[in-house]
Amino acid sequence: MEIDLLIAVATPMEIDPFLALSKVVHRRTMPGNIPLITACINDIKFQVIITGPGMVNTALALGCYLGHHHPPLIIQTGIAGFFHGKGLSMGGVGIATAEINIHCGVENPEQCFPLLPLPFSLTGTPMEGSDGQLAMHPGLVNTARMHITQQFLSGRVLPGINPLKASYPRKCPVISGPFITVSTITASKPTATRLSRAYTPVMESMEGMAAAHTACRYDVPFLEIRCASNPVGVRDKKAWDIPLAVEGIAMALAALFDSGEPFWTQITPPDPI
Ligand SMILES: O=C(O)c1cccc(C(=O)CC[C@H]2O[C@@H](n3cnc4c(=O)[nH]cnc43)[C@H](O)[C@@H]2O)c1
Repeated sequence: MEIDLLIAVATPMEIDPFLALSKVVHRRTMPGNIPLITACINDIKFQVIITGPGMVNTALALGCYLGHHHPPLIIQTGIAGFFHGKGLSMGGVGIATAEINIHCGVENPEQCFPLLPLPFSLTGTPMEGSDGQLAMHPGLVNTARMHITQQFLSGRVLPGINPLKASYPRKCPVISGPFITVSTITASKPTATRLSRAYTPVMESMEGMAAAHTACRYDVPFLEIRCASNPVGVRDKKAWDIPLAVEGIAMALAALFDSGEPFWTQITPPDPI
């Protein structure tokens, strides 16, 4: 079956509310014990790959998949920590304009972050800057943000199966900006402040850069769209709201596919430099 896009997510609970809005047609497990779900919402046909958490699991799962398939788009989604002062709040939607692996580089004896750049390219693609950051396609990012924002502002009833007839959240922020990827979740105010100064990120996750890196090696258009489950900083589980964030992921994806048209097929890829 030809699909319109692949959705990559670390754990099932992050995508279950969106699958509840969709029609699931098939579930199987790929070699490596990687779940793959085939589903549709409106006229959009998609697959969901459950990669497992972290960069290694993500690159492994997407590498296995992309060895056999070439989807028109990959969306990496899930919950994430948000940085204060960038317009996001709990439950808000972030879209990555750049992907940064904060652990990859050469130690700077003067300061922890940012690391000094490596003297070679890791991806060998024009998306990668001299600082190792991967730039996302601005046309894709802006169109996705516009689609989600417009649907949210409309406050209309969500599409799909939606037995509760839930509506889009009118006041939910949708913000684009750089995303950082970490192997160690930030759990102190000084580290959050240092990261914020070094990269001006809007969100922190554990998978984004690995998914973006793999997508760009296979020349597949890529978007990372996440929903804020917690502020980045002191680890206070009382300040986390995972159910709010996974509902937000479902609403953002439903808003993106509401028109029934895969808008990403209309956007030309950037010219190689
Ligand atoms: O400690 C717990 O009880 C607990 C329960 C559920 C989830 C967690 C996580 O640590 C989730 C990590 C997971 O979600 C993404 N994520 C969410 N917030 C952040 C963050 O502030 N910094 C980095 N990653 C975050 C991440 O992509 C992982 O997949 C703990």
